[in-house]
Amino acid sequence: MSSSSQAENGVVHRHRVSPWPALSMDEAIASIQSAMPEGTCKFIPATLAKPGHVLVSRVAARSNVPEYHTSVKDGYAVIAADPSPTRRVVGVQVAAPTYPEATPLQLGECIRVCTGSILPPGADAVVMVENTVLLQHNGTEEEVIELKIGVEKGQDVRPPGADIREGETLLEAGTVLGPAEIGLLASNARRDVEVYRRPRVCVMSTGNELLDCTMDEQLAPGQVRDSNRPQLMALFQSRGFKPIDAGIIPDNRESLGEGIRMALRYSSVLVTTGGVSMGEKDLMKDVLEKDLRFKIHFGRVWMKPGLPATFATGILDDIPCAVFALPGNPVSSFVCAELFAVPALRKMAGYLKPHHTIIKVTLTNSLKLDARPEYVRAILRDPSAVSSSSTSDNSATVFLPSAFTTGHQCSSRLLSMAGANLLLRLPARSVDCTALPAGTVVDALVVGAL
Ligand SMILES: Nc1nc2c(c(=O)[nH]1)N[C@H]1C(S)=C(S)[C@@H](COP(=O)(O)OP(=O)(O)OC[C@H]3O[C@@H](n4cnc5c(N)ncnc54)[C@H](O)[C@@H]3O)O[C@H]1N2
Ligand code: MOO
Repeated sequence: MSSSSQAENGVVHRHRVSPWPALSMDEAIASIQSAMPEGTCKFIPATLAKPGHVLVSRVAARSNVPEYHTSVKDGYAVIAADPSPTRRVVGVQVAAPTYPEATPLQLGECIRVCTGSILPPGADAVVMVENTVLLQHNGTEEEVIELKIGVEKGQDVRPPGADIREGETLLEAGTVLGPAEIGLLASNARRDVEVYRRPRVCVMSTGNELLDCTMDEQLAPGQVRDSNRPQLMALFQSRGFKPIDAGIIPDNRESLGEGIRMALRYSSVLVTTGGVSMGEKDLMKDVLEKDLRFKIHFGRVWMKPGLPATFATGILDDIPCAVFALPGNPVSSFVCAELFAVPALRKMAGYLKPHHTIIKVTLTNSLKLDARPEYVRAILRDPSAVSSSSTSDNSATVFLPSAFTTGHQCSSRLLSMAGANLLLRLPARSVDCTALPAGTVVDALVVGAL
């Protein structure tokens, strides 16, 4: 795809119809997934593995867990077949393996053990302390106990490999590490582990009208506080990526070209906002295509919000780079970053399933459909709140959570994003269907904690 220059010879020469065909969402996502630069990998000490790291290859257990027959309870190690109801306490075996050198346990004897103690030789069962009576002691040490219950061989004993067998798969390639997986690595004496690097992503706002949000001053007429940059930095941070602030760049070709080049030195992925539509200062597509010689894979997507969303790739300093040039409207930039950039970064980070979880929800109010498929912000206020709706099979009724939309869905109204944990995926309007009534079941992408 290519376009002729939009604003290089004065506003009279600008396009009056966008030269960019609007791709479907599916086409846009497929084009991103095939054109994104590959993720890179590294070995890290297992102790430095963080939630969100993805394993490059399968991790197998290096040893059995537990390695020995181990007590599951605090009590006494005994011989199960021993018919005697009383036992002489002939020693103690705490967690450290002090006993194995000793002579094997004999009939009529027991050894005091703790949870996790290695079973002494000869013992094959454990009786927990609650199931015994102390019959004799010397003032400090227990001497004879009585068992209140019968004993079965193997009772309250974990044999070697009961939890994990040597060689067994602990974690598959592509596993996204979380607390449990990090615990598993630690429990299995992993010194290092190969993971995908979590990608860095530069975030840049563009626009002459923008004022850095840290400036306390009054806005001059026409000025706008830059909310896109902090919002997208926070989005990427919250998704486990490393955002880098690439600042605010004014709307002129030289500054944009230089700003993009500079940002891409810090990261091979850049997300910009603003300057991608039909205005005379909307230079981003031109700068990417003509000045930086990037390939624009799409310059519009048939979706709402986010119609002018743009995706380009190119090579700078021999490094493959990708630019998501997103619309300036605050909601559009947020929704597009979530739908396009987050899955792309997840793929670079090694995720086998980079896309959002999709659930079925019922609408709590009727919604008018737009000419474009729309991503409506909504809140699953209380996952236990259910409404019934019938499936195509009338004999079955399913109960689904209800979605509450966040008010007016204008793409400049950031309040429509606040608190939203769902993006409802509404179809485009058709002749037969111009609105969805309350109670309709729709697909929703999960974008926040439920
Ligand atoms: N003639 C047409 N006009 C527009 C079309 C169209 O197809 N034809 N598309 C509309 C749609 S849809 C969108 S979305 C916007 C996107 O335009 P741009 O990406 O060029 O964005 P800007 O014009 O730079 O800004 C739009 C709006 O957002 C405010 N903004 C920009 N950056 C920030 C920021 N960092 N923080 C807060 N607010 C920001 C900016 O001030 C504008 O109000 O185009 C429509 N127009
Ligand atoms: O697509 Mo724009 O994001 O409708 O406002």
